[in-house]
Amino acid sequence: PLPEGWELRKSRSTGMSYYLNKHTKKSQWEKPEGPAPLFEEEDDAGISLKQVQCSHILVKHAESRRPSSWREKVITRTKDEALNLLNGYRSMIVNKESSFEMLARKYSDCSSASRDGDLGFFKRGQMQKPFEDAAFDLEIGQLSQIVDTQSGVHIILRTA
Ligand SMILES: N=C(N)NCCC[C@H](NC(=O)[C@@H]1CCC/C1=C/[C@H](COP(=O)(O)O)NC=O)C(N)=O
Repeated sequence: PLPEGWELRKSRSTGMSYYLNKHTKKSQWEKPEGPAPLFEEEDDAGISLKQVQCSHILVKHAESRRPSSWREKVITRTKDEALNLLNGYRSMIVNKESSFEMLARKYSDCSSASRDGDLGFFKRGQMQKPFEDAAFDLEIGQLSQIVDTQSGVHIILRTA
């Protein structure tokens, strides 16, 4: 049986098992050895040290803070066009017509495109707030709705 406070869960996208701490709602891939901690580790400022790993697909537009990317030297599409493109990608992923990774690699306006959209692990305080809030609300394997930041519009997949 699992140590006290842990729950076995299945990742929605990969079907892999992961473990949810029922007290802190924190999840992890590793099988827990001991009882689930009651509180999140925090830094001295009381900011949670919880980390998540996410991938994203970013579609930039003319109002982006840096309207340029590896794909296009000068990005001129409107925000509406960017939203239409991204909605299309999101539908293809949800309908399993295409994979998140393939679409990120091909279409994301972020340098992370070369890593299938992977941004690695990050804590609160690193990404722009709307992105951070959406990312930390996701369960492992879950795909976000469309998120709007100064960079452009994104969909986020939480992977760890
Ligand atoms: N810790 C990691 N892996 N890298 C540092 C990220 C810095 C952070 N970046 C963002 O918030 C945007 C939105 C989410 C991802 C992201 C990626 C941006 C998007 O492209 P840009 O608007 O910059 O041209 N490209 C890289 O930074 C920030 N505080 O500006």
